[in-house]
Amino acid sequence: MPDSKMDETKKKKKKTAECCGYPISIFFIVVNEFCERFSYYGMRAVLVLYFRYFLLWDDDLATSIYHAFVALCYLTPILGAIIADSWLGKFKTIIYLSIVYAVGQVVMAVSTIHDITDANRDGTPDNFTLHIALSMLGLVLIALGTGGIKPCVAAFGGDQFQEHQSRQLNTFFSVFYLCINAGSLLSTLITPVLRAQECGIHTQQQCYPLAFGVPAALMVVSLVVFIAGSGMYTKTAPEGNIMGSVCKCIWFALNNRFRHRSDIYPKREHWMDWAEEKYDKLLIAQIKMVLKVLFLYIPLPMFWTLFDQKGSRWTLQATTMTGDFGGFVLQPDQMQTVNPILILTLVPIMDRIIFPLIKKCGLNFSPLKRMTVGMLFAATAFIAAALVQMEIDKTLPNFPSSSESQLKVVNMHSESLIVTVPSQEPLLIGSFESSPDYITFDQQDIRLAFNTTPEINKDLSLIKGSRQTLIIPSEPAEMYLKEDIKSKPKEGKNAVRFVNGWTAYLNITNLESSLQPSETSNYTLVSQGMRKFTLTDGIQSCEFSRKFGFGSSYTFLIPSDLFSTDCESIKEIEDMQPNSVHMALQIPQYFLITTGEVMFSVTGLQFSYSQAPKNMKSVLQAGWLCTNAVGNIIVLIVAELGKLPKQWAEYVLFASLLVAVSIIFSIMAYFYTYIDPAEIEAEILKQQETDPDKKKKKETLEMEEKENEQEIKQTKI
Ligand SMILES: C[C@H](N)C(=O)N[C@@H](CC(=O)O)C(=O)O
Repeated sequence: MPDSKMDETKKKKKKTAECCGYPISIFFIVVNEFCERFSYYGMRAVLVLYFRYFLLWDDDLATSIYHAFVALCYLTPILGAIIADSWLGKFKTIIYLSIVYAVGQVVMAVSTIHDITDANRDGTPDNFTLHIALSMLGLVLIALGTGGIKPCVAAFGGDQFQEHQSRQLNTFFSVFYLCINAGSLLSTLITPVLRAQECGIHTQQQCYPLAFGVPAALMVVSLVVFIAGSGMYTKTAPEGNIMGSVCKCIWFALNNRFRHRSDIYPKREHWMDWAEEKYDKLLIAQIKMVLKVLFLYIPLPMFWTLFDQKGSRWTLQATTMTGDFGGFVLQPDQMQTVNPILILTLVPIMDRIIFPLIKKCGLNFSPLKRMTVGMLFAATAFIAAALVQMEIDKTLPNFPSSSESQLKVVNMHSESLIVTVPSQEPLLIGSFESSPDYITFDQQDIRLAFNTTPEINKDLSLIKGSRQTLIIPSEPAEMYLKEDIKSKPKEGKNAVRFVNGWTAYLNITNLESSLQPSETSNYTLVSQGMRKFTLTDGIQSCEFSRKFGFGSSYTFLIPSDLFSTDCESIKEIEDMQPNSVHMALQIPQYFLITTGEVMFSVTGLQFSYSQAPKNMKSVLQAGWLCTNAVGNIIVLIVAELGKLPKQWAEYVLFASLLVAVSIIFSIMAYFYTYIDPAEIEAEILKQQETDPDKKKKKETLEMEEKENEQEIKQTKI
């Protein structure tokens, strides 16, 4: 840093106001972070549902775009760091990119207003292209904004501390992490509730504009709070095109090394030392520090690969469990809030009790050791998830394999029937009853015989890998096949359908269209709890209520005496049992992964700041965040490649991979020497005062800096 700029920074540092040993300015930074994370996680909480139910994308597309968006949010920090360190400085970068971010959130919120294109007022948008284009534009701006400011905010917070405040600096990173999680917790609880409201100008629909609008408003608040603290911040000036100088220096070192590859040239301690002919020792030393840390980051994405599956695989796992906690009911996607809740309790416990205790025992629990232990905790969390999965598997129905077919027979005829099925004992099925369970066949073409008069022989061609029901109506000769669901209903909901044994058409609550006599409806999904259905034929009506658990499937048989029994004669056939393994069993895996997160992520954040030279703090924060992006990309690839046949085996595979990676990381960490970048920089500057070559190299560097500044000016023009 040129001396004049350094003096400027020092002057500003002296003026910093303090409260309880902390710079007051960090208050604005942590509140800003809280609002920003509320905005980010709130929007993320409803994003997949918006893709799925507003844009009507299928599950695969919705999840792929979701993970691609998250990956982009963790790739853009590099851009933000380059802009901050080389051009605008952290303060201005945070302000400008926050504006981009807030605009993105507003565009996203606007894209969710169905009324803007709903000319025929049927409650669905008429021009999906416009909504998709707006939402994609919004998401790109959000990714640019959230990712761009992410490495700058943490590093900017760190910059507010002076040398004598190193203890407070460490606490700051923990408090910073607490704010992230407080924001995440509140928004993950609130935005789904906002979405569930109904709103609209012409028709009332799920209120996505409110669910995306509130995060947008929070982002504006975040920006205002940050600007409000403006007069109190320590603002370090940008260093010129530092990334340009770094790249040129590395390129020169590689080239120079290659040109001097012959044995006649004496070896140098480090390959970067081959840049010494042209570049300043300080710059070379700073690049060495950064490269050493970046090298150490190589194995880290594996941690995030496991961590990020909380939102996907673990939520899917929760949909096959029951969330009835007696006093309250937890929905599968709400299980994720356990993570920020645990963070809010575990960070203070670790900081105030566990780490000091370990220190008191004389153990050196260095940052890299903590990170390794954090990885092992995450691996154990996946073993816990595998054990839970094995319990769930025991309760899951026996779904057909890809070569099998399954069949159930429902008798709506007024008399009992004897059905002869290939390689089975004949089945006696009472009137308004079904065969006890699905019968599994290895072949698809089967012949059934019925003891009706005259006897009926029916040739069926079943679908491979499917579950079907053969419905025998009051006129058995008109029997037909209906396809059933062959996996647990989505989101822990319950799938229900009706077979109409009444003599006229029926309208039933929740069904898309009226049900003709002898017809079987398609499935409709209903949530857990007490659900009421009204059945009417236009003249008479009756109501039928039932309490549902999670993940069940029923076929309701409507008899011919429906209205005379006030709906009480409706008979239910349980096609799939409700989930019976409790979601509380997921708490140990959440506890383990969150303990891992505290040890790995909070420490990694501090480590990235402390080991970075002063002019590359944001760059190293961005490198750290990049490990998260790569982790998300791995999740995307794994999801695309498909799963192992058994989910528990996939969990064990991931756990084993992380154990292997943490062993590699611990070996790398063993050879890492912790440094104090400021001390090294001061030492080199001192040495350079006495170095005869110094003047020449300084001149070269200054010339390059001027060239770079010239380039920047030209780019601005
Ligand atoms: C909500 C998570 N527990 C969390 O703290 N996330 C951090 C780290 C990360 O995922 O990048 C954050 O959102 O900054």
